[in-house]
Amino acid sequence: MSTVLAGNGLVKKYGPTTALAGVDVAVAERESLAIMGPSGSGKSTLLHTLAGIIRPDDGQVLLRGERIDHWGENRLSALRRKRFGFVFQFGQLLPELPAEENVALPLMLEGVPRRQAVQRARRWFAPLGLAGLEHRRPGQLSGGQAQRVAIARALAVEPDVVFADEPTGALDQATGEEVIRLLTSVTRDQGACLVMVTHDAEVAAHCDRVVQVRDGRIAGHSQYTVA
Ligand SMILES: Nc1ncnc2c1ncn2[C@@H]1O[C@H](COP(=O)(O)OP(=O)(O)OP(=O)(O)O)[C@@H](O)[C@H]1O
Repeated sequence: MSTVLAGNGLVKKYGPTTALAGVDVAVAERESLAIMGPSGSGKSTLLHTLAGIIRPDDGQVLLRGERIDHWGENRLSALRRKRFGFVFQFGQLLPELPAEENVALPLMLEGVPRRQAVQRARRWFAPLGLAGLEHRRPGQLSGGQAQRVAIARALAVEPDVVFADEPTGALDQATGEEVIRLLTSVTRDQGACLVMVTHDAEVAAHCDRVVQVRDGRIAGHSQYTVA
């Protein structure tokens, strides 16, 4: 399996706090990776560093073998828009737009004309169990439906990597289970890999691999390093 995204020797400090103390992690084609660990251990810092949102103080981030951590901000933000998808815990849908336009938005930002973008967006509704909800606004959706629209939006650009930070954190257990099942399967079917932070072991168990972060380091034995 070829490596899509790798972090090698990642270090990130905030003043006296070492959030990442030399992390090696990699995700392969179609693989899903869960990042777990106690509060403050560095999970979000790791996710954001891999996603090109936080710049590491040391170490490298490689996307398909190409180093991206030293790219300029404009180039990084274009990369995030085109090749990465993001699913967060809350509040990522625009309340005034129908679901299909929320999903179409990243495509429109890339210059796809509105009609075409909405047509492409609609393709994600059936696989995510959202058929018939295309015209609803976020306020007219349940929490689980809204989160599935957010997944559709993350996938709309057909990214290489989907990053998810506590994607089921605001959902009850049954709804969260359904959302994580769809997130992992639809992401894999699309050919993308998934990097997810979660504190919920049952959610993490849906991923191919789990790494434990402790004090800014990978603890445990399920990690591997790719040069
Ligand atoms: N912007 C920042 N400025 C200063 N310190 C920060 C900043 N962001 C994170 N930290 C610190 O870095 C460490 C790692 O934080 P991080 O948010 O990555 O942990 P986490 O494992 O995601 O925690 P949680 O599960 O509570 O979200 C913590 O000690 C945190 O206080």
